[in-house]
Amino acid sequence: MDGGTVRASILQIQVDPDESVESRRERVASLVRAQAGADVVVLPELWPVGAFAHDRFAAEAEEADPAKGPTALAMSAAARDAGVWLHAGSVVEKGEEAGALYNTSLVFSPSGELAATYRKIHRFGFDQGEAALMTAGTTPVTVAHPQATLGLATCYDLRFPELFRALVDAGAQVLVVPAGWPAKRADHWSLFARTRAVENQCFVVACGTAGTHAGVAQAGRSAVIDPWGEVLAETDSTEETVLTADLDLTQVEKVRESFPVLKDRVL
Ligand SMILES: NC(=O)CCC(=O)C(=O)O
Repeated sequence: MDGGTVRASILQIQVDPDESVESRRERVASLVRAQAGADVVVLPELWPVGAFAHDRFAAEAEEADPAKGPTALAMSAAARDAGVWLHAGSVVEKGEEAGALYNTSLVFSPSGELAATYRKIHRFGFDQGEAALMTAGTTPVTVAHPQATLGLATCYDLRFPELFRALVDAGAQVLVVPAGWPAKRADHWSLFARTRAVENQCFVVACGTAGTHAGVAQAGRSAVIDPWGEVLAETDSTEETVLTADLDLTQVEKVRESFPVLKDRVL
Protein backbone atom coordinates (compact mmCIF):
# COMPACT_ATOMS: atom_id res chain seq x y z
CA MET A 1 0.00 0.00 0.00
CA ASP A 2 1.37 3.44 -0.90
CA GLY A 3 -1.09 6.22 -0.38
CA GLY A 4 0.80 9.43 -1.17
CA THR A 5 0.87 11.94 1.65
CA VAL A 6 -0.71 11.25 5.02
CA ARG A 7 -1.39 14.28 7.21
CA ALA A 8 -1.04 13.24 10.85
CA SER A 9 -2.27 15.38 13.75
CA ILE A 10 -0.96 14.46 17.18
CA LEU A 11 -2.98 15.79 20.11
CA GLN A 12 -0.64 15.90 23.12
CA ILE A 13 -3.41 16.09 25.72
CA GLN A 14 -3.00 17.68 29.16
CA VAL A 15 -3.97 15.20 31.88
CA ASP A 16 -4.21 16.81 35.32
CA PRO A 17 -6.17 15.64 38.37
CA ASP A 18 -8.08 18.92 38.74
CA GLU A 19 -10.09 18.22 35.56
CA SER A 20 -12.82 15.58 35.67
CA VAL A 21 -12.75 12.68 33.23
CA GLU A 22 -16.09 13.86 31.78
CA SER A 23 -14.83 17.37 31.16
CA ARG A 24 -11.60 16.09 29.58
CA ARG A 25 -13.60 13.75 27.35
CA GLU A 26 -15.71 16.66 26.06
CA ARG A 27 -12.67 18.87 25.57
CA VAL A 28 -10.79 16.15 23.67
CA ALA A 29 -13.82 15.43 21.49
CA SER A 30 -13.89 19.14 20.49
CA LEU A 31 -10.17 19.06 19.72
CA VAL A 32 -10.65 15.99 17.52
CA ARG A 33 -13.54 17.71 15.70
CA ALA A 34 -11.21 20.63 14.96
CA GLN A 35 -8.85 18.28 13.05
CA ALA A 36 -11.12 17.84 10.00
CA GLY A 37 -8.84 17.53 6.97
CA ALA A 38 -6.24 15.35 8.70
CA ASP A 39 -5.80 11.78 7.45
CA VAL A 40 -5.10 10.42 10.90
CA VAL A 41 -5.47 11.94 14.38
CA VAL A 42 -3.66 10.43 17.37
CA LEU A 43 -4.33 10.77 21.13
CA PRO A 44 -2.13 9.62 24.05
CA GLU A 45 -2.20 6.56 26.30
CA LEU A 46 -4.92 6.41 29.00
CA TRP A 47 -5.73 10.13 28.66
CA PRO A 48 -9.20 9.82 30.26
CA VAL A 49 -7.77 8.75 33.64
CA GLY A 50 -3.97 9.21 33.43
CA ALA A 51 -1.42 6.45 32.82
CA PHE A 52 -0.11 6.59 36.41
CA ALA A 53 -3.44 7.13 38.23
CA HIS A 54 -3.45 3.46 39.26
CA ASP A 55 -5.86 3.93 42.14
CA ARG A 56 -8.53 5.07 39.66
CA PHE A 57 -8.10 2.37 37.03
CA ALA A 58 -10.86 0.06 38.31
CA ALA A 59 -13.38 2.87 38.89
CA GLU A 60 -12.80 4.41 35.45
CA ALA A 61 -12.73 1.12 33.52
CA GLU A 62 -15.08 1.05 30.55
CA GLU A 63 -16.03 -1.01 27.55
CA ALA A 64 -14.28 -0.65 24.18
CA ASP A 65 -17.63 -0.99 22.41
CA PRO A 66 -19.00 2.51 21.55
CA ALA A 67 -22.50 1.28 22.38
CA LYS A 68 -21.37 0.78 26.00
CA GLY A 69 -18.20 2.77 26.85
CA PRO A 70 -18.42 6.59 27.28
CA THR A 71 -14.95 7.30 25.84
CA ALA A 72 -15.50 4.97 22.88
CA LEU A 73 -18.89 6.60 22.23
CA ALA A 74 -17.48 10.16 22.39
CA MET A 75 -14.49 9.29 20.19
CA SER A 76 -16.61 7.44 17.64
CA ALA A 77 -18.85 10.54 17.30
CA ALA A 78 -15.86 12.90 17.11
CA ALA A 79 -14.17 10.80 14.38
CA ARG A 80 -17.41 10.75 12.40
CA ASP A 81 -18.04 14.50 12.79
CA ALA A 82 -14.46 15.34 11.73
CA GLY A 83 -14.42 12.65 9.01
CA VAL A 84 -11.02 11.41 10.17
CA TRP A 85 -9.31 8.16 11.08
CA LEU A 86 -8.82 8.48 14.82
CA HIS A 87 -6.34 6.55 16.96
CA ALA A 88 -8.12 7.50 20.18
CA GLY A 89 -5.21 6.56 22.45
CA SER A 90 -6.07 4.00 25.09
CA VAL A 91 -8.65 3.43 27.82
CA VAL A 92 -8.79 1.15 30.84
CA GLU A 93 -10.89 -1.58 29.29
CA LYS A 94 -13.13 -3.93 31.28
CA GLY A 95 -12.21 -7.40 30.04
CA GLU A 96 -14.63 -10.27 29.48
CA GLU A 97 -13.21 -12.14 32.49
CA ALA A 98 -14.45 -10.91 35.91
CA GLY A 99 -12.19 -8.13 37.21
CA ALA A 100 -9.81 -8.19 34.23
CA LEU A 101 -8.56 -4.80 33.02
CA TYR A 102 -6.63 -4.08 29.83
CA ASN A 103 -4.82 -1.00 28.54
CA THR A 104 -6.64 -0.93 25.21
CA SER A 105 -6.12 1.35 22.22
CA LEU A 106 -9.15 2.20 20.09
CA VAL A 107 -9.01 3.09 16.38
CA PHE A 108 -12.07 4.57 14.64
CA SER A 109 -12.74 4.99 10.93
CA PRO A 110 -14.18 8.26 9.53
CA SER A 111 -17.66 6.74 9.74
CA GLY A 112 -17.20 6.30 13.50
CA GLU A 113 -16.88 2.54 13.30
CA LEU A 114 -14.48 0.85 15.76
CA ALA A 115 -11.94 -0.40 13.20
CA ALA A 116 -9.41 -1.96 15.63
CA THR A 117 -8.50 -2.46 19.26
CA TYR A 118 -5.03 -3.24 20.60
CA ARG A 119 -4.42 -4.49 24.13
CA LYS A 120 -0.99 -3.32 25.35
CA ILE A 121 1.34 -6.30 25.46
CA HIS A 122 4.14 -5.00 27.73
CA ARG A 123 2.79 -3.60 31.00
CA PHE A 124 4.91 -1.06 32.87
CA GLY A 125 5.75 -1.22 36.60
CA PHE A 126 7.91 -4.26 37.39
CA ASP A 127 5.07 -6.15 39.12
CA GLN A 128 3.50 -2.95 40.47
CA GLY A 129 1.07 -0.35 39.15
CA GLU A 130 -0.06 -1.14 35.62
CA ALA A 131 1.86 -4.44 35.63
CA ALA A 132 -0.03 -5.60 38.72
CA LEU A 133 -3.46 -4.21 37.83
CA MET A 134 -3.76 -4.89 34.12
CA THR A 135 -3.83 -8.08 32.09
CA ALA A 136 -1.35 -8.23 29.20
CA GLY A 137 -2.54 -8.33 25.62
CA THR A 138 -1.11 -11.09 23.45
CA THR A 139 -1.65 -10.02 19.85
CA PRO A 140 0.18 -7.46 17.68
CA VAL A 141 -2.31 -5.40 15.66
CA THR A 142 -2.09 -3.62 12.32
CA VAL A 143 -4.78 -1.43 10.78
CA ALA A 144 -5.53 -1.09 7.07
CA HIS A 145 -5.89 2.70 6.82
CA PRO A 146 -6.70 3.45 3.14
CA GLN A 147 -3.32 5.14 2.63
CA ALA A 148 -0.98 3.07 4.82
CA THR A 149 -0.77 0.05 7.07
CA LEU A 150 -0.56 1.26 10.66
CA GLY A 151 1.21 -0.81 13.33
CA LEU A 152 -0.02 -0.25 16.90
CA ALA A 153 2.07 -0.14 20.08
CA THR A 154 1.65 1.61 23.43
CA CYS A 155 4.25 3.48 25.53
CA TYR A 156 6.45 0.88 27.34
CA ASP A 157 6.08 -1.40 24.27
CA LEU A 158 8.58 1.00 22.66
CA ARG A 159 11.36 -0.69 24.66
CA PHE A 160 10.69 -4.08 23.01
CA PRO A 161 11.98 -4.11 19.40
CA GLU A 162 10.65 -7.61 18.71
CA LEU A 163 7.06 -6.30 18.78
CA PHE A 164 7.94 -3.76 16.09
CA ARG A 165 9.56 -6.44 13.93
CA ALA A 166 6.33 -8.42 14.18
CA LEU A 167 4.42 -5.33 13.05
CA VAL A 168 6.79 -4.81 10.10
CA ASP A 169 6.36 -8.48 9.15
CA ALA A 170 2.61 -7.82 9.15
CA GLY A 171 3.13 -4.95 6.67
CA ALA A 172 3.34 -1.88 8.92
CA GLN A 173 4.55 1.33 7.27
CA VAL A 174 3.55 3.76 10.03
CA LEU A 175 4.10 2.82 13.68
CA VAL A 176 1.69 4.68 15.96
CA VAL A 177 2.71 4.92 19.61
CA PRO A 178 0.51 6.71 22.16
CA ALA A 179 2.19 7.16 25.53
CA GLY A 180 2.09 8.50 29.06
CA TRP A 181 5.89 8.63 29.27
CA PRO A 182 7.39 10.34 32.35
CA ALA A 183 9.51 13.49 31.98
CA LYS A 184 12.41 11.96 33.88
CA ARG A 185 12.99 9.41 31.08
CA ALA A 186 12.12 11.75 28.19
CA ASP A 187 15.45 11.12 26.47
CA HIS A 188 14.77 7.35 26.37
CA TRP A 189 11.41 8.08 24.69
CA SER A 190 13.00 10.20 21.95
CA LEU A 191 15.86 7.72 21.49
CA PHE A 192 13.61 4.66 21.19
CA ALA A 193 11.10 6.42 18.90
CA ARG A 194 13.88 7.36 16.48
CA THR A 195 15.54 3.94 16.76
CA ARG A 196 12.31 2.06 15.99
CA ALA A 197 11.91 4.26 12.87
CA VAL A 198 15.47 3.63 11.62
CA GLU A 199 15.67 -0.10 12.37
CA ASN A 200 12.25 -0.83 10.84
CA GLN A 201 12.39 1.74 8.03
CA CYS A 202 8.96 3.01 9.02
CA PHE A 203 7.41 6.30 10.02
CA VAL A 204 6.91 6.60 13.77
CA VAL A 205 4.08 8.78 15.08
CA ALA A 206 4.75 9.15 18.82
CA CYS A 207 2.08 10.89 20.89
CA GLY A 208 3.02 11.84 24.46
CA THR A 209 0.94 13.28 27.30
CA ALA A 210 1.16 16.75 28.89
CA GLY A 211 0.63 17.64 32.54
CA THR A 212 1.21 15.85 35.83
CA HIS A 213 -1.03 13.12 37.14
CA ALA A 214 -0.59 10.97 40.23
CA GLY A 215 2.57 13.01 40.89
CA VAL A 216 4.23 11.92 37.64
CA ALA A 217 5.27 14.82 35.39
CA GLN A 218 4.83 13.86 31.76
CA ALA A 219 7.45 14.20 29.03
CA GLY A 220 5.28 15.53 26.25
CA ARG A 221 7.91 15.42 23.44
CA SER A 222 5.49 14.15 20.81
CA ALA A 223 7.23 13.56 17.50
CA VAL A 224 6.96 12.28 13.96
CA ILE A 225 10.03 10.52 12.54
CA ASP A 226 10.55 9.38 8.96
CA PRO A 227 11.93 5.98 7.80
CA TRP A 228 15.46 7.41 7.53
CA GLY A 229 15.31 8.63 11.12
CA GLU A 230 14.81 12.33 10.33
CA VAL A 231 12.59 14.09 12.84
CA LEU A 232 9.80 15.68 10.75
CA ALA A 233 8.13 17.36 13.71
CA GLU A 234 8.70 17.40 17.44
CA THR A 235 7.49 19.52 20.31
CA ASP A 236 9.72 20.44 23.23
CA SER A 237 6.61 21.67 25.05
CA THR A 238 5.28 19.75 28.03
CA GLU A 239 1.96 21.63 27.65
CA GLU A 240 -1.06 20.59 25.63
CA THR A 241 -0.02 20.87 21.97
CA VAL A 242 -1.26 19.96 18.50
CA LEU A 243 1.57 18.74 16.27
CA THR A 244 0.98 18.18 12.56
CA ALA A 245 3.21 16.53 9.96
CA ASP A 246 2.85 15.34 6.38
CA LEU A 247 4.13 11.81 5.84
CA ASP A 248 5.24 11.05 2.27
CA LEU A 249 4.46 7.33 2.12
CA THR A 250 6.64 6.78 -0.94
CA GLN A 251 9.60 7.24 1.41
CA VAL A 252 9.03 3.84 3.02
CA GLU A 253 9.64 1.98 -0.24
CA LYS A 254 12.41 4.35 -1.31
CA VAL A 255 14.38 3.85 1.91
CA ARG A 256 13.78 0.07 1.90
CA GLU A 257 14.95 -0.19 -1.73
CA SER A 258 17.95 2.11 -1.54
CA PHE A 259 19.23 0.66 1.76
CA PRO A 260 17.70 -2.84 1.95
CA VAL A 261 18.80 -3.74 5.46
CA LEU A 262 15.55 -5.56 6.28
CA LYS A 263 16.42 -8.13 3.59
CA ASP A 264 19.59 -9.05 5.52
CA ARG A 265 17.71 -10.27 8.57
CA VAL A 266 18.83 -13.71 9.64
CA LEU A 267 16.62 -14.41 12.67
N1 LIG B 1 3.05 4.14 30.66
C1 LIG B 1 4.18 3.51 30.39
O1 LIG B 1 4.19 2.50 29.72
C2 LIG B 1 5.42 4.13 30.95
C3 LIG B 1 6.70 3.57 30.37
C4 LIG B 1 7.91 4.16 31.02
O2 LIG B 1 7.82 4.97 31.93
C5 LIG B 1 9.23 3.74 30.53
O3 LIG B 1 9.32 2.84 29.69
O4 LIG B 1 10.22 4.33 31.00
